[in-house]
Amino acid sequence: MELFKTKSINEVQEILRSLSLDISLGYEEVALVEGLHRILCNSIESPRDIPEFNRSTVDGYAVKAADTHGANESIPAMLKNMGEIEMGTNTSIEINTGECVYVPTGGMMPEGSDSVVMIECVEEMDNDLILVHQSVAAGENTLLKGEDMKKREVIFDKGHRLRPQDLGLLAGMGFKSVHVYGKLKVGVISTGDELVQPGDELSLGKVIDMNTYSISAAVLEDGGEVVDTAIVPDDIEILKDKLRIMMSTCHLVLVSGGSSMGHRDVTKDAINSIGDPGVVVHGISVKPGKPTIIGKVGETLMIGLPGQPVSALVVYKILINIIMKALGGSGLKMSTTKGKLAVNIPSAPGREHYVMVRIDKDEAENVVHPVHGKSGMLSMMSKADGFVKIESNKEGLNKGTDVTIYLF
Ligand SMILES: Nc1nc2c(c(=O)[nH]1)N[C@H]1C(S)=C(S)[C@@H](COP(=O)(O)OP(=O)(O)OC[C@H]3O[C@@H](n4cnc5c(N)ncnc54)[C@H](O)[C@@H]3O)O[C@H]1N2
Ligand code: MOO
Repeated sequence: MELFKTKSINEVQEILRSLSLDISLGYEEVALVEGLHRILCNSIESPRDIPEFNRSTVDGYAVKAADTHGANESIPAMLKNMGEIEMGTNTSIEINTGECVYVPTGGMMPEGSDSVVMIECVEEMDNDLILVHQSVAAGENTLLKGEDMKKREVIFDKGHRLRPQDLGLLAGMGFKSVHVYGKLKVGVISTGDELVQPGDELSLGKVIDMNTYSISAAVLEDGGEVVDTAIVPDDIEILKDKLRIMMSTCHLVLVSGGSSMGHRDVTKDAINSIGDPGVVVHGISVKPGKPTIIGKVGETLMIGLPGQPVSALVVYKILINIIMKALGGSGLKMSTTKGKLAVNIPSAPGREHYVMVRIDKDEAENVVHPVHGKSGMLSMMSKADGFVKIESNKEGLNKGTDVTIYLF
């Protein structure tokens, strides 16, 4: 009897790292917005101070803070108005003790000033005099030269995955393009005699393909490119042909279904028969997802995801992070949040267990409820906000435990 020789996640990490050594994503230069979700292939330092000049963060009067000390509603400080700073222009105005200058939000602070009093805290008199009704501290209501970014400061390390805020910051530094790794090119195959496409005639016994859609969308979300998709019957020859075709254009082929031990589960044999090294792992110690296959043919990684739609997507999320790290990125960290378990969650030791959860917001904290269901019920993931990991040596988690929720 053939049994899965399951590998732990740590072992899988090592194996994927060594399998990925000779896989190169290449490099390319892309326009800034095209850089969204892409991975930097070099570190980036700021070519300039940001901001490049001291700026006001409010509409008001630039002053010397010391001139306002002790000022209040009943005893205002009296300052001489020396004029107005125009937005977007360099100013030559300089203030001395007892003087102030009007400055708009974002405008350049005049030489000699160190803070700004908000317009609503002053009274503008007719004769160029300003009564200041509130004291300010040095630096108050200002953004000083280099306070956001210092010239030559390393802002992003090689391997960083670019987010909208990063692209805005790069634009602010004057960059029009970025150098990134090439996209991970992925082929997505769903196997099963029972599968039909959405919209096709559905006779009893047939099932509509979900995995092509959930997995392809996840690849796009992670910044990869879905080069090809296919539904393939449980036929080893047809699957081998499709794998060979995808090998020529893809760094990674994800095959869902046919990963188990059934008579028509042919993914492992198909991968093994088209080239070396073939399948290296069959079975990982996770729940759901035990029958996962990891292999490689030529320079293409081949992953056999379990067919159950929840298992396929959970295993994808776990493995893609490891694969991206192995290929030079910093990994695709899932967003997390903290919460307290509302009930006990049992678990069988021996496998890392991913439990779908929903978060209820209490006044004080996140209250975390498991979403019950089976790995063939994808609605379980749609109803969930994320999953909680239970380590393989634990028999479960007790009600009240503080947990990390991996959001999706
Ligand atoms: N004797 C054993 N049987 C099974 C074991 C085992 O250890 N011993 N493991 C079970 C576990 S756990 C899983 S997970 C599944 C994995 O099965 P396969 O990867 O071989 O997948 P299939 O048998 O092809 O399909 C399973 C299930 O999922 C549905 N499916 C498949 N592809 C899709 C798709 N693209 N869209 C929607 N639904 C899909 C399929 O119709 C089946 O219902 O094996 C257990 N069995
Ligand atoms: O492990 Mo299967 O992937 O539970 O349903």
